[in-house]
Amino acid sequence: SPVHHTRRYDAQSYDFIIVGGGTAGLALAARLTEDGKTTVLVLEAGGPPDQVAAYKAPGADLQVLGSPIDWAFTTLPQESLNGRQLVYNRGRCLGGSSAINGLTYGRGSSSLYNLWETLGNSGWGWDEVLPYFKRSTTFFPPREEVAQQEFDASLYDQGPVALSYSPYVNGTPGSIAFVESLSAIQVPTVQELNGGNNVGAKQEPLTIDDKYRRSSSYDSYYMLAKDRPNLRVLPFSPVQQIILQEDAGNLTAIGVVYIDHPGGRTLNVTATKEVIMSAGSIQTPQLLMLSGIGPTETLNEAGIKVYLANENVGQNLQDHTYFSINIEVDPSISHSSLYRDFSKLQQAEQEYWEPKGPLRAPVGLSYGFEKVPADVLISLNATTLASERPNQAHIEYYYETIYYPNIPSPYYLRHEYNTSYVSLTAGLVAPLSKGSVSVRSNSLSDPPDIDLQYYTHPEDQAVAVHAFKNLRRVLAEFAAACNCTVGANHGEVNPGPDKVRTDEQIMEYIRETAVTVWHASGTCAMLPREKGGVVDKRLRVYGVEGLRIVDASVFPVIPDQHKQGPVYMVAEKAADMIKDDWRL
Ligand SMILES: Cc1cc2nc3c(=O)[nH]c(=O)nc-3n(C[C@H](O)[C@H](O)[C@H](O)COP(=O)(O)OP(=O)(O)OC[C@H]3O[C@@H](n4cnc5c(N)ncnc54)[C@H](O)[C@@H]3O)c2cc1C
Repeated sequence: SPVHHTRRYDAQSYDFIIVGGGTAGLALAARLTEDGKTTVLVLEAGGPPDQVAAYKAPGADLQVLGSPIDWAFTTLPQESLNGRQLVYNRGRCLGGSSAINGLTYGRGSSSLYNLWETLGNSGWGWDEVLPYFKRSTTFFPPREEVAQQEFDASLYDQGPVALSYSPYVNGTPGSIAFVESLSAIQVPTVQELNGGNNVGAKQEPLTIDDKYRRSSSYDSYYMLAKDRPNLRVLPFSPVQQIILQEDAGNLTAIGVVYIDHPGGRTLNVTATKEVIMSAGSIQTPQLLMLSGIGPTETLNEAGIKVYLANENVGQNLQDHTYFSINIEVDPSISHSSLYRDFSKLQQAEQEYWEPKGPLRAPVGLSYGFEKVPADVLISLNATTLASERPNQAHIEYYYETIYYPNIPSPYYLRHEYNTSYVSLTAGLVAPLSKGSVSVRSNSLSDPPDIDLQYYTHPEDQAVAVHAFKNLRRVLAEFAAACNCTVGANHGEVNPGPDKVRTDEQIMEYIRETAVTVWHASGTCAMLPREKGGVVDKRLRVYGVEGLRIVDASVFPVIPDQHKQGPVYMVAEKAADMIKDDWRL
């Protein structure tokens, strides 16, 4: 594996230690070591992602879940989901969640970032973050076998992360029909979603290179930087805690404790400038708490010495959640057969890598973002709405080429082995419900408590019911446009056209079947401390010198888009701020 070719830099201390070699961690490490001088150590709990070969194949994205490169956490039982516990997947490898995600690339509404700015974060408005979105990405125009798709070349630069369109997407009549059918709910087809207007429908770009293979932060930023003598990346090296030094009332992060590989020894390593947490929205707050930074009561109960009380650590968990209706379709437009028998991948890999083969595309294909009419936002709490709702999308509709989610539920009665399905899906992308992440003991070996609290805010329920009704409108249009559904009632097999008609029934169906989009954000929010903050606008942890957070946990409000784009943007901007602060 390329990891083992990394040149050894055997210093006992480094300028910067980055905890977590995931999406943000590797991007930041690559930028900080560009000068050839600044020394950076990245400690990553997992190994290289290519220990699971299928991670490179976009169409195998769901197969990677539950493999050794996935933490596969389980949430606490969720009352708002009728007591269900969800599997909460997270990348456990170099590349982190960018190595196991659904590859969709988006940025979100300009108004969302302008809201970040108004919440106390000058420098984070759309005009200031757009250059960092550009700097992280290169767009490969679709090749000739791909139907022409519009994109605005000025929105992408020569950045490490590769973006393109999948040929399978463009060759799939179902995907095209889906985008067109969203006009039935007044979501118009648009040419570009990444320029600040995030309302409309199109086939979104994917993080794939010009050979249609996954471009994670491992494949992009890490591959650029791996041979630099001033970068050291240690896989299989979980960090246990941050070492904090107390001196005359001041607290400084001076290093970390980690378990080395393959020795299994507990070692200390020190940072002369900063420790930077990039362990993601679930594990960054977990590690802060294990190190004594967090809510006093939680730390006391877990038997952890309180170095710095901050009730906001682990709070403000915002996430996207979705639900689907399942449609029986002609096998030619579905991934069902591939997912039924994944051994086909080994038997006929060549066939699946054909230009139009299904392994070239993830199961989530095209997307539409709706800003819901004002009367749906029932204004239960005018103050919350005024401050938290920018002019942005509320619902994302997407099209999946399988029966999904495939979870035990009284509603999911029919999933026949030899039948082909697609799913029409709606997700909430501007949720008001908030959950939390916490620790249950003082040990890293106990997984964190993840409490999602989906749909607990009444307005999220109203938006969800509206979205479900729209899915059926879209289905009618879709069935007419693609001429691919099988059987009566536009092919709807779940929940079934005669069931789930009233608002109460719809909400119950959602409670039984909704799952996560894995977009956990905001658990160490960039906000003024008295407004729920853990880091300031330069991502420095309040009350501790030499400690920054650079990952999705700093988002003060979750973007109305998929999350890897905003994470790369944060990492790029953080790199500039850190270089600036240290005059590097
Ligand atoms: C299944 C799935 C599908 C998704 N689909 C999409 C999609 O289609 N499009 C999109 O834009 N976004 C998607 N996302 C979300 C997106 O990938 C994540 O939000 C983003 O990658 C998070 O980046 P991060 O840097 O905050 O954390 P991560 O990339 O998760 O990185 C955290 C890293 O820290 C490491 N770590 C954790 N604890 C420790 C420790 N104690 N010591 C050392 N290392 C540690 C982890 O192993 C990991 O490598 C998806 C996520 C998942 C899980």
